[in-house]
Amino acid sequence: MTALAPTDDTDNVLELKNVSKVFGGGLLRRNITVAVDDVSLGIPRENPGIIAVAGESGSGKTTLARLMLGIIPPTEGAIYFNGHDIASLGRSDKREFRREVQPIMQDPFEVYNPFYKVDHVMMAPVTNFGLARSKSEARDLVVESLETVGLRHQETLGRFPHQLSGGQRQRIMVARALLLKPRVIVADEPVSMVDASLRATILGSIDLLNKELGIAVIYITHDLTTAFQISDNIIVMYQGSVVETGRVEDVIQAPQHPYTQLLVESIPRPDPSERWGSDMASQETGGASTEVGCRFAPRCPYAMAECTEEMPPLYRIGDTQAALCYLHRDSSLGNVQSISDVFKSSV
Ligand SMILES: Nc1ncnc2c1ncn2[C@@H]1O[C@H](COP(=O)(O)OP(=O)(O)OP(=O)(O)O)[C@@H](O)[C@H]1O
Repeated sequence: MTALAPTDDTDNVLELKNVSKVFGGGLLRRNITVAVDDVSLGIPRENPGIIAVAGESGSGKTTLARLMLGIIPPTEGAIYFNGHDIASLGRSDKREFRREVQPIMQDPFEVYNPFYKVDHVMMAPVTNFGLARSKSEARDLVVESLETVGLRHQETLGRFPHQLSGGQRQRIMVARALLLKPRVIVADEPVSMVDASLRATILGSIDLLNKELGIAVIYITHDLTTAFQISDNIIVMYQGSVVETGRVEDVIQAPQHPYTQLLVESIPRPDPSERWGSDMASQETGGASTEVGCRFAPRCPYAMAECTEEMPPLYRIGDTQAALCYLHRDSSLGNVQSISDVFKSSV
């Protein structure tokens, strides 16, 4: 049993408790950005499903991803893997955590030396983590994981990154993550660099990791259409706050926060008679966010006096949805403490 075996007091593989990340400040406390504001979330070990994190540029999605991956520490709150606070892990446990929680990044090959062949990119984790006892066992492992994501080793091994298509490169990253058999994958905009025809294949590979192998997937995107396609639950962020959360069908088909409504309205529709919305960023109506109260208030068509005075709580709306908005103040269902309280089970 490893030191990171689950503790008795939790069913979550990854848990965030009141996590905030603040950038800037310094002695003069100027130019402070609250990139992630008080997020609590539990991802269950059993049937973890796929969780989408959506929001426009600057909403805090990548910061949340980096916190979950242990790349940056929270300013407040704590993050637990199998019940262990990742801030207090020793060197070898931290290494184990890094193996268990794997990233799939936007432009993966940017981080690799272009003179390394695919073989090197795939073999490095096998060697670093001692996953095979011989060279032939290592090669078998690599070939198997390439095939799992629909890549033929004859067409990928022996090549340089630039000799592959964007879609192939991205799938190599999925295969690489798969080699390590992680418990959690954090995929940050994994399909933003590829064209529509490849998007489905890559999302299919990610879906497979979740459904066949039980790996928890955090799918970070600015695109609600793909979020709807592959995720079970969704978190919508706006300027660091989680403004709406819940079962993806509920949140996208009946959005309850004015910001989510704006996002949903901006999804392009295949009906030529309907005016196409543009992307989310162009929907911005400007206006600085308030330092206290709801960050969306300056843009909100329903803003009331209290919206700029105090941040609303996450009001529960039904079993599988919650919104951070005073419009739902009369909800008799109360507030949710952890975002995942309104997640639907993925089974
Ligand atoms: N290292 C940093 N130092 C200072 N500010 C930062 C840093 N990283 C992020 N920020 C700020 O935190 C906020 C959230 O950034 P983040 O990258 O998490 O957003 P995002 O939703 O992932 O955006 P995008 O979709 O453009 O990647 C932004 O205002 C950003 O400028």
